[in-house]
Amino acid sequence: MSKPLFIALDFDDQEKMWLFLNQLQPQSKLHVKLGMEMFYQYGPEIVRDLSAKGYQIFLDLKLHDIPNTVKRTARQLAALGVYCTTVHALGGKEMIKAAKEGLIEGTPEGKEVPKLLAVTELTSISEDVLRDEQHCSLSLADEVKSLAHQAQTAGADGIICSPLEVKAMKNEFSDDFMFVTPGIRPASYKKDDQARVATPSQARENGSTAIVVGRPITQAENPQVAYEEILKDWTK
Ligand SMILES: O=c1ccn([C@@H]2O[C@H](COP(=O)(O)O)[C@@H](O)[C@H]2O)c(=O)[nH]1
Repeated sequence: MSKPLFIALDFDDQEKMWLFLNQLQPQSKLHVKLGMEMFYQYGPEIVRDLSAKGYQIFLDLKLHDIPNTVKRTARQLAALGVYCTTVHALGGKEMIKAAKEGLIEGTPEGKEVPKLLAVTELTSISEDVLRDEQHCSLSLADEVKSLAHQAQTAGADGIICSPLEVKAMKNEFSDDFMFVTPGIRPASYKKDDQARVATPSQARENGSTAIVVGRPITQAENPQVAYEEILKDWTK
């Protein structure tokens, strides 16, 4: 899969989500990210419905629990046939390893095992919050790098971080390790609750494997135009 742009489908009901999707005219298969807001409301059925319509799905549930619980949950998620899914890297290496095992065990024969991505530090976390609330003595860049190495050792296929951290650590990882980056904001767009943001072209230059974009597309006056502009800036 070459350099995907995942649109975050953060809607409060599925009518709004389908209305949004049906008005878009992508030139190729659309990549979408489904998060907790929709999954907790509609469950696996919404994943199956999107899948049946041909969307490539990133199921972003950010699992964070004891290894046994995460493994058993990952087994269930694998059966849904999504492209990738997430855990929190702060859950520890044993938990990440358990998630990977669960995904492998739960994937139906002949199907591809979903990619496992570990969320390092949420893109809404700033350097100040990391220090004052999480009481972490590392810089954000070093903390993200440390969590990325732990995730890789534990068997994750990639991480979630901000595009701002990718450049400094990319050469320490194998070429197929994925750096999936939310916190994407076109230059003229507000940050909202994101603390560490970059434009699509900055993400590309820094080496992101994929970007995740929500509000700058879903809340745009003309989502098709916003999608095309962001895609152009990401892939040019
Ligand atoms: O560190 C993270 C991890 C996940 N996200 C998710 O990405 C989208 C971003 O949406 P925007 O509207 O473009 O801000 C959203 O679904 C988050 O849950 C993240 O932002 N940061």
